[in-house]
Amino acid sequence: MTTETTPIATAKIPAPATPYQEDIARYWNSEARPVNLRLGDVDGLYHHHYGIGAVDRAALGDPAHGEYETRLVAELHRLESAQAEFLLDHLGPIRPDDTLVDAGCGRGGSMVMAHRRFGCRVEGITLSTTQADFGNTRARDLRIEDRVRSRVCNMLDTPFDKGSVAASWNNESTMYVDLQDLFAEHSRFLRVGGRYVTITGCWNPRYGQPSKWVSQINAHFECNIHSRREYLRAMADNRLVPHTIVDLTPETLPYWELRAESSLVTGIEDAFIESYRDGSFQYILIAADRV
Ligand SMILES: C[S@@+](CC[C@H](N)C(=O)[O-])C[C@H]1O[C@@H](n2cnc3c(N)ncnc32)[C@H](O)[C@@H]1O
Ligand SMILES: CC(C)=CCC/C(C)=C/COP(=O)(O)OP(=O)(O)O
Ligand SMILES: [Mg+2]
Repeated sequence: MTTETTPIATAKIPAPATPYQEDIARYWNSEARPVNLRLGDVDGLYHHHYGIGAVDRAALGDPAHGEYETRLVAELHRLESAQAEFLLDHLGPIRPDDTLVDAGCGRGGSMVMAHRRFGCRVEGITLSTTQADFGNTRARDLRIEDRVRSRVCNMLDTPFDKGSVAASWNNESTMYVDLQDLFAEHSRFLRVGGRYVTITGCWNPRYGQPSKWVSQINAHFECNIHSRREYLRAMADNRLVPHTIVDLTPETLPYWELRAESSLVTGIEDAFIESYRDGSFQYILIAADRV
């Protein structure tokens, strides 16, 4: 039941700010990997992030069973949705009249989940017209288009008014931008006392420098993974004070080990598994207060 991406009349689409952003817009405009679409088809929540939590081997049953592959897809999707729920758990109290911002919103799965949980307005931004159209079509199908909206916009230069947003997040989208610029922008539109949350992969300063696995992940996705140290420094410089930091590395390994066994492999699984195991790469959540 993959949603048709009927273009919704968009007023004026701003040009990407740099040639790099043009490349990233092109990348996501043409992305249609089965590992993302087949998982999204399970319940209509389309994610571009990874999963956390233990694999339910009982739910998977016997690998020889004809339904095993379908169950495996559903299990990977369950773990990805659990990741988004965990992020939303850290936004703090949100009221129905609040506005949330999903910076780098992909196809909008997390936005729908946030609206369902809090009843609030959710504004998503992506460089990709295909993704924004997809998210808006899903919102219209769900009859929540007046509360959940995606648009094409640079997350470093958004239209949101100063102090107008109750909480914001980046779910696996910080590796495409300079962190000082990114946190300056979140800090501008967040209200004082608001909350910022990110789930991201970062290289571990304890390892020394980005490992060959981290370089492979960067090349695969055309991104630039930052170090854990860089996150904390850029937050401190931009009035974002960490409230909670969780190392999700042990929680995400089961997802990758299961995905590596599936027919939906994309070729990047070993780089994640090896770098999480050798300690050069970490999967973390940081929740910060805007002070
Ligand atoms: C890996 S996807 C994550 C999508 C979504 N957060 C999720 O969890 O499903 C990365 C997203 O970041 C967006 N992105 C990258 N650079 C951006 C920028 N400068 N401004 C806005 N969006 C950006 C891409 O368009 C894409 O939607
Ligand atoms: C943790 C890190 C470093 C993430 C990089 C950003 C990224 C591409 C996330 C997943 O997107 P996706 O769901 O489209 O990827 P895939 O097709 O591999 O599932
Ligand atoms: Mg994916």
